[in-house]
Amino acid sequence: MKNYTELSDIEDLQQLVTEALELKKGTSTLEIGKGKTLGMLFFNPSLRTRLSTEKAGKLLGMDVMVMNAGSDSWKLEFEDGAVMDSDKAEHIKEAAAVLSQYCDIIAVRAFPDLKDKEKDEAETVLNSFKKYASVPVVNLESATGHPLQALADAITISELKKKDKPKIVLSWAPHPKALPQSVPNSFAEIIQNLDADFVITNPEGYDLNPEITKNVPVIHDQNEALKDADFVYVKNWSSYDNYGQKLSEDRKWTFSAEKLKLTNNAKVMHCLPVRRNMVIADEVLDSENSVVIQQAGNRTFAAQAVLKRILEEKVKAKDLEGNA
Ligand SMILES: NCCC[C@H](NC(=O)CCC(=O)O)C(=O)O
Ligand SMILES: NC(=O)OP(=O)(O)O
Repeated sequence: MKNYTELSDIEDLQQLVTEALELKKGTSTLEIGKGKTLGMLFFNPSLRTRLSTEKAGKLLGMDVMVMNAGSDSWKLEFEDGAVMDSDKAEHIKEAAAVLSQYCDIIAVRAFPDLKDKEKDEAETVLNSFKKYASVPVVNLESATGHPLQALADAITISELKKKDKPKIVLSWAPHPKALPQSVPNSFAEIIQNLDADFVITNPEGYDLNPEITKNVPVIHDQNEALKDADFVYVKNWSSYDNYGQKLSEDRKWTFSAEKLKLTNNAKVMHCLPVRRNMVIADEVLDSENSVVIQQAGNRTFAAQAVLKRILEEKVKAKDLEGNA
């Protein structure tokens, strides 16, 4: 693995999940990251991604540096050829090249603006780091995807599933703000690579990008979709068609104990942070069915497995260089 910016960077999902579960047993990996530095840049807030990825780096023996790029460093210009007379003091060309001298892996969180679909889909921040950095780049949630979250989700399902082909439902839920499609996009993508009976349910106007959901059935009747579900992944997202808009705050979609009764005693998942009694009701989050804490715990092992792969790839490339 050279970079981990999208799920397609994983060549063998099953093997990576197995490896993450091995790492969860506490298998020592302190040697591989020794003398290597992970640099993490956050253009947006984070609790889990920041701390679980830092922990993962340290479990591999790495040094870890974190910066809130949105507030602590110079504002970055990403436009090629820009006359830099605005509030942006530094170009990504210098910033990425300089950081590449300090870090062996650069990880970046940069949410979408949700104003201009084309601009968000171009993944300017992440792709500029990829273009101008000379070290591997890891996605800590970008404009269109959250691949570290999706890997943790796949690990969690693999730990909890009781049948080879569980029914998994991705269900939209109301939220007071317009949120990215990154988490549901990556979840939809990774589940299509697992053996599952997968359906998505959301109100009209909230269908995700069809290039991502492909042939996954989209059911606009939530109660029908939830029938016999073994896992329900609850998440809000803003409209893709009416790009970035919040079209509804319909509380009938809040995942409640009543909704849970429609399922096959489903395990309930959410990436967190979750707005209680808006997205998921207290009675569900506080029940045995909720696996959100275990899911967040698995973020460490997802990140550890990914960083380990990248470090191994670097060792392999260096060996090849040495033999040439
Ligand atoms: N990384 C996990 C989720 C991050 C983001 N949620 C949020 O911004 C929630 C903020 C709030 O509830 O105010 C999202 O949905 O992509
Ligand atoms: N799930 C997740 O990415 O959480 P944070 O936004 O807190 O990192």
